[in-house]
Amino acid sequence: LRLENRRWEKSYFEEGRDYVLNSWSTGQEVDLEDAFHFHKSLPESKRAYCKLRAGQEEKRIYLQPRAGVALLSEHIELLSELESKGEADFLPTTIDSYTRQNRYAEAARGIEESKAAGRSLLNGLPAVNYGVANCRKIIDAVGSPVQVRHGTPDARLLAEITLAAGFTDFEGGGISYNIPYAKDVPLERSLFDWQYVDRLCGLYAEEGIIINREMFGPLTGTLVPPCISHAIGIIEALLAAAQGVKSIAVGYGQGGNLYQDTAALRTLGRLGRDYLDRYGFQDVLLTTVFHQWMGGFPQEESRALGVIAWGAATAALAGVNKVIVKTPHEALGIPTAEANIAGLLCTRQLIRMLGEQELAKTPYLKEEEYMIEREVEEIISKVFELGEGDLAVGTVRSFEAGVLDISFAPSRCTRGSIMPVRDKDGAIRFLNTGNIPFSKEIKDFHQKKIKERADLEKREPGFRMVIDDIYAISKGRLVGKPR
Ligand SMILES: CCC[C@H]1O[C@@H](n2cnc3c(N)ncnc32)[C@H](O)[C@@H]1O
Repeated sequence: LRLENRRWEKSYFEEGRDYVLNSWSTGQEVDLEDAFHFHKSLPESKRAYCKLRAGQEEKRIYLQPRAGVALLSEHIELLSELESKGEADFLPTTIDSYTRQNRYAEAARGIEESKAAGRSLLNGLPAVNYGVANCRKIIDAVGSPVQVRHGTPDARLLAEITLAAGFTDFEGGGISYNIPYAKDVPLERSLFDWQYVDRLCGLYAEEGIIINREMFGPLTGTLVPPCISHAIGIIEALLAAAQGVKSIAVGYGQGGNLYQDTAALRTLGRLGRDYLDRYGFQDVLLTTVFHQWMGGFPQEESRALGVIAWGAATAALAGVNKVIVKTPHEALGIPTAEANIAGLLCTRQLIRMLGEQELAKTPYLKEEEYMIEREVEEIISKVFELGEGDLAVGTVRSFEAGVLDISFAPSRCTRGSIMPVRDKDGAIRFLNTGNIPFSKEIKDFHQKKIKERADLEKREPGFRMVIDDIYAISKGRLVGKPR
């Protein structure tokens, strides 16, 4: 397999398509001409790209939950409730874990067992097993755009089926849906398979049907430094734009410190736009997505709602195009419709109450923005250098060298040499920068910030501090202080 960051010829795309469509029986339902026809019948209110573009112009902050259950009728009922009672602006369809691993036979068994049990025994909708006609029922039943959310290293068939069914938004990427979600999938493989997905979106775009592609910024959801999330989101955005994608959303997972998260969201929008323009993609719509806290949650629902409210407040004060909302069942498991609605309405209340307020540009905020921009620039320039100009090749070599690195990930593709820890204000810093070739200025900044906390807590910075931070929020605080 020859990985190269160059738009696939349509003939090259067609070469691999039979294999993909034959990998499960429902693949035979996919007919692109019919798919284009169905998309053209959709009103603008059901097209993610149109709604995102309008929202960006009107400076709206959209809300979207996660949701997915095994049985189609229950899934449709759930999405309808999230739209009507939860006031969701965008609807999800979270795909189950078997489907994410291309294990469709087991997903099929999950459907049968769920029918027998009278409740969902899968952690999402097995969309590949249902196929195009069935999934179209979802799109016909609701009034908002529906997005596919999953964690699939090889999402080629899932994309073919759900896009043909009328989904107008597809999350994921060759890095962000491999490293946090798989152990042994080579990066070349997932980057290549996601070029297929992006080239398919490019074929839709050539018909005037613009599918939005959202990059999964939070990664492992465990103390991810903003520059890591940003660098990977921007790389996935550039690789997608190269295949003809015309609408891209880059995501970021809440860290918990208001100034750092605000700096992260504001630099994400600026850097994303700057890199897309620098590489000739001025015609690509870019929006930003904020994920409410992705780490461990408190068990009690009232405390969980406090975490959700903090994520909502941060989004409102920082400014972002869309918020992915958590639920008070986060520490328990798959949320009920009621819990999902509670998270949405709690978030909506904060967004509305803070609508007239914005965070002042303090020197602290400016410094956070400066550091993130410098860190991202230093990482991405090294990735291009290692790839001798080819971003896809550079990405693979950068993970091998540790220039790109993600801690706490299951994947063998990443070294896991970097180590994050919070500073005294709760901002996420690098305890260890691994093989990331940051300048001395950057490294010194992180060391200084961590030393301030170590002095305050009268203990050495180290792994004990990291563990304390990982459990802190579920124990009711942000910084994992020793007592
Ligand atoms: C990024 C994935 C982690 C988040 O995704 C939520 N999540 C996973 N699967 C479902 C589902 N089937 N319905 C509602 N939320 C779901 C988890 O709770 C967590 O917050």
